[in-house]
Amino acid sequence: MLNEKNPEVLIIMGSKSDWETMQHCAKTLDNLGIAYDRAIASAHRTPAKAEELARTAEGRGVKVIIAAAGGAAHLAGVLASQTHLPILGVPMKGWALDGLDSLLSTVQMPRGVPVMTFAIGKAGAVNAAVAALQILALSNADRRKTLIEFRERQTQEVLSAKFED
Ligand SMILES: Nc1c(C(=O)O)ncn1[C@@H]1O[C@H](COP(=O)(O)O)[C@@H](O)[C@H]1O
Repeated sequence: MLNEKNPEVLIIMGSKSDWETMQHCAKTLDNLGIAYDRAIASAHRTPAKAEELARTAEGRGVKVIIAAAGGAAHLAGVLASQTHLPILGVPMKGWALDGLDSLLSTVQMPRGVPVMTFAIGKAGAVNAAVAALQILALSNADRRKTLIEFRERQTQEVLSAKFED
């Protein structure tokens, strides 16, 4: 749920236009019962705000930052340079190269400053939320239960899928 005061996860998007994709991340966090906050900040357009969000996140109790950007997607890497929290990068499909540009500029970090990078677009947005749960589950038994139940539900959904015709 959106919780600006006590978020465990912070979703940072390079632009409001990324929300169309990242709402799927937020919905997944909702379904998993994880409190999150969201913000728009750009390494290019609002570098001071991006830096401030990254620097203050840990002090606010945030444990995982999910960064979404498209095109010259430098946001996740710049955030990673400013915090010790894990950064999960979601490349946006963008407008020109089907998101390959976003993927490469998110994933190709220099050694020592990782960005854990996900699939382009909606699948990556959802998986970043599930990965955030996996990180939280390492130190929390309730989260681990939620994770196992989520995976079990998913398995049952696939096993019980039927064709309409
Ligand atoms: N890649 C970045 C960064 C950044 O990396 O800091 N800031 C904005 N953007 C991206 O530009 C795209 C187009 O943005 P607009 O729709 O606002 O023109 C978005 O996908 C955004 O993430």
